[in-house]
Amino acid sequence: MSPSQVTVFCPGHISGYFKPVITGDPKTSGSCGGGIVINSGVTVVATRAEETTIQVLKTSRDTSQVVSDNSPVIKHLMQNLGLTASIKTFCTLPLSSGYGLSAAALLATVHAVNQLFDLGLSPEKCAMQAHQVEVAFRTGLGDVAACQGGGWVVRKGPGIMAEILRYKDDQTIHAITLSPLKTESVLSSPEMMNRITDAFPKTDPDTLIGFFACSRSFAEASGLISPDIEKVLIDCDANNIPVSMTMLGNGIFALGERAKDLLNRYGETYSLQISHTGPRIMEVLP
Ligand SMILES: Nc1ncnc2c1ncn2[C@@H]1O[C@H](COP(=O)(O)OP(=O)(O)OP(=O)(O)O)[C@@H](O)[C@H]1O
Ligand SMILES: CC(C)(CO)[C@@H](O)C(=O)[O-]
Repeated sequence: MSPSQVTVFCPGHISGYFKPVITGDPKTSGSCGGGIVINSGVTVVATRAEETTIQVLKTSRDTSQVVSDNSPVIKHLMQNLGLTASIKTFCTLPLSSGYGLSAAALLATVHAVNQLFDLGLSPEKCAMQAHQVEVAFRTGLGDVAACQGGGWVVRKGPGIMAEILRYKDDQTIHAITLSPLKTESVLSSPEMMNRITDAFPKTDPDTLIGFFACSRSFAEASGLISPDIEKVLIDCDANNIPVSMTMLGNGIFALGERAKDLLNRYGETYSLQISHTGPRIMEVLP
């Protein structure tokens, strides 16, 4: 019997450095770069319905509040797939803050409706559907590719079929957000894209500390660091805490337990683990 409701979780992604690769075709466009797939992301509950309805919910202290009753990217995805369903997305991290939540919401939705309607799409086909919409709407470039699996990652090429190196690590990452930053506003500026491309590191990291160093050099050269971010970076430097700016959000991510108390002085701090997996089916109701 076909299910009536499917729940899927997809991890989010903090991008540390990236280089846009735009080919004119969303399938082959995307970015190279490095980032961390995190254990907090988006849970999607997809239920059979005659019409598509979307609710974006933010959860804090066990209660969820609707923050929007639309998500243009999910609406577009459902149209591309030719399906209707009720889609509810739940997240605890803040939106528009460089946690790759649009990608997580898209990827979780495709996996949920794939199961709900027994579409038989492979994980790669699911990722391709999500990636195409994400890139076309400029809500992200490399996040869907990263979120297909776990680890801190180095994406060697653009798109979801490119080689992706995934490294396990159990150290805690701490992150704060100072204010929202719409990904699309940066990705749609040719001037910013040129500067970002020039800032891309010459070599790939193979340790987590190396990844933080690449991310930090990139952030400095990209011109994206605001004075309020700079202040926190300098404070972390003074305490020998590896740190950089969340791409693309007006936030900071730092490595290790000592970062927590320091970041707490600047805002609400999220303690994150490096995810071991990509999207996971959590519940299927008959
Ligand atoms: N949790 C979510 N559920 C459904 N749609 C979302 C969610 N997060 C983002 N979106 C969609 O993505 C669009 C772009 O959002 P935004 O650029 O703020 O994405 P983001 O992924 O939160 O940011 P970032 O990529 O910097 O983490 C939003 O207008 C919304 O349509
Ligand atoms: C463009 C981006 C920084 C937005 O989060 C990310 O998608 C990436 O690394 O390509």
